[in-house]
Amino acid sequence: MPVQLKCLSHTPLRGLNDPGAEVIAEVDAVLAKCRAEVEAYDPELIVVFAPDHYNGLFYDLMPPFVIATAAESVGDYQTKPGPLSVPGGLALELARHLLDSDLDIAISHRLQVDHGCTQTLQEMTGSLERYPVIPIIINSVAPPFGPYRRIRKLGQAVGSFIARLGKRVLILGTGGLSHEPPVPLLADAPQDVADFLIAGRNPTPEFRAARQARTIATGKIFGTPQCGLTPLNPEWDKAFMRLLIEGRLEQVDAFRIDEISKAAGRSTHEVRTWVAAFAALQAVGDYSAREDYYRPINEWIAGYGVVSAATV
Ligand SMILES: O=C(O)CCc1cccc(O)c1O
Ligand SMILES: [Fe+2]
Repeated sequence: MPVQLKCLSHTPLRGLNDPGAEVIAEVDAVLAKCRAEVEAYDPELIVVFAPDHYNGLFYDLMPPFVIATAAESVGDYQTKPGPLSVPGGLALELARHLLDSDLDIAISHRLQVDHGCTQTLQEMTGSLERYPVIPIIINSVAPPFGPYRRIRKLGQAVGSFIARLGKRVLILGTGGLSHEPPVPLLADAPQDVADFLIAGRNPTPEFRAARQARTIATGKIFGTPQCGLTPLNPEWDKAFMRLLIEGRLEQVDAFRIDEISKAAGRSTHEVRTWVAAFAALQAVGDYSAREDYYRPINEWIAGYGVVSAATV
């Protein structure tokens, strides 16, 4: 039973602060093709590795990894609100398998997920409930982060579980590539910002709108001298995609968190979801992979990439 994988950037600015029409058309076409491939594959299960952006997870209790037995979309930006179709019993079995594999994963029986999970799920399946899906959140936005070798181990353990299922499983990774949107840091934050980062769950609609307006405003100047955030880094992105496509996953063990933040932007660590996804696929079996698309898109604050793979 071949297992399939898709890893792609997400960006809530898609549709809110768009680049030119040709670029939109290119991305629409790539996503439509991926969506059709998923439809044809008809997965019996999706495992999605995703980050969170202070919508479901906060510093009052910030886990490195979480697996959800039930999840609900907060509906931030233009994503749909409401429940995901999480097979709770199977998710719990996977959690047990991970614990048995020496991985201390947190479990949520009621997880709130944001665009970091739902945008890609919607783009690849058309909805939040089309297929059974197990969300695994990897902390990629709220430092400190564990090393990349740990992410590879998590992925490998998820992959050994998937291999045993013998089902049509689609593995998704969502986020990256190089980018630095205006996400606040707890270190040196003023008290009101710190309060949000520590316990900002279920914000008022006004608070959420102000936050999203800030992201859109940054999108309008991102990549210009007016913007102090780390610019996109296409060279870093291309080297990273090549590493995954060529199956050189052990090389991520040498990744240095601070170096990546500096070279490619603080939110580049969302590629942790890609590392976990590819490590899971590789644990199922040898794979072949292809680059579907890459373009640095300042309007979206994203080194925007799409990669597909499947076991051979
Ligand atoms: O709202 C936020 O906290 C960040 C939004 C955001 C913007 C650009 C690229 C992303 O990957 C992303 O997540
Ligand atoms: Fe993100």
